[in-house]
Amino acid sequence: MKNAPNIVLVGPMGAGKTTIGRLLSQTLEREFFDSDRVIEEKAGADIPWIFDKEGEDGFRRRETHVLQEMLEEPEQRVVLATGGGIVMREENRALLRKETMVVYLYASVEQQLHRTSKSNHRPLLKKGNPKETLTNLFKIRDPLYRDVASLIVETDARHPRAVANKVLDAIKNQFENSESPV
Ligand SMILES: Nc1ncnc2c1ncn2[C@@H]1O[C@H](COP(=O)(O)OP(=O)(O)OP(=O)(O)O)[C@@H](O)[C@H]1O
Ligand SMILES: O=C(O)C1=C[C@@H](O)[C@@H](O)[C@H](O)C1
Ligand SMILES: [Mg+2]
Repeated sequence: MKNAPNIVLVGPMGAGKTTIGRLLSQTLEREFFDSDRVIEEKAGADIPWIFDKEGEDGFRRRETHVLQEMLEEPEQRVVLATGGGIVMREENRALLRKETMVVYLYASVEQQLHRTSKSNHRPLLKKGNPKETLTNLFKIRDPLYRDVASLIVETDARHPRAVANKVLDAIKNQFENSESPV
């Protein structure tokens, strides 16, 4: 599976991108990055602070910059978990379509709500009714996730390890024939 390209996880808040990304990186022995964390490290501030001071637009500019850096000239192939809104910009979607295996981790709004209810570091869920917000975001974003995805994996009734195994099976099927013999 060494020949597999960069593996990028997309999907809504609470789909499990960070959780599954970590599991994949261990099995594939690749470095794992989470674009949200990379943005925070570069900014020296957390996401709520960036939203507060620079607005969502400022955050999106930072997000595009990080995605370009990670995918355009990677020193090595990586596993990258992205933020839920990565598909909102066409330039990001164009980057994701290039030589990247994009996995859409699908979760229903009910599951998104359940899994995001334990923490309050997501600025978009701090205002208004979280269920309405997640429903509205899902309507806009689900077609965009599908547009960039090479693989869609249902996560609702699956343990994280089982989700990771689905992704690994697909990578194996797609890329094992291009491996050089050991
Ligand atoms: N398949 C799963 N089954 C049950 N719980 C899960 C599953 N995947 C993730 N979780 C749990 O849901 C929560 C959110 O997961 P995680 O942070 O990985 O999501 P995310 O997609 O990275 O969200 P965000 O876009 O906000 O960064 C965590 O508590 C995690 O343990
Ligand atoms: O869905 C979104 O737009 C976001 C999801 C998070 O991962 C962060 O990227 C940020 O909170 C915005
Ligand atoms: Mg995450």
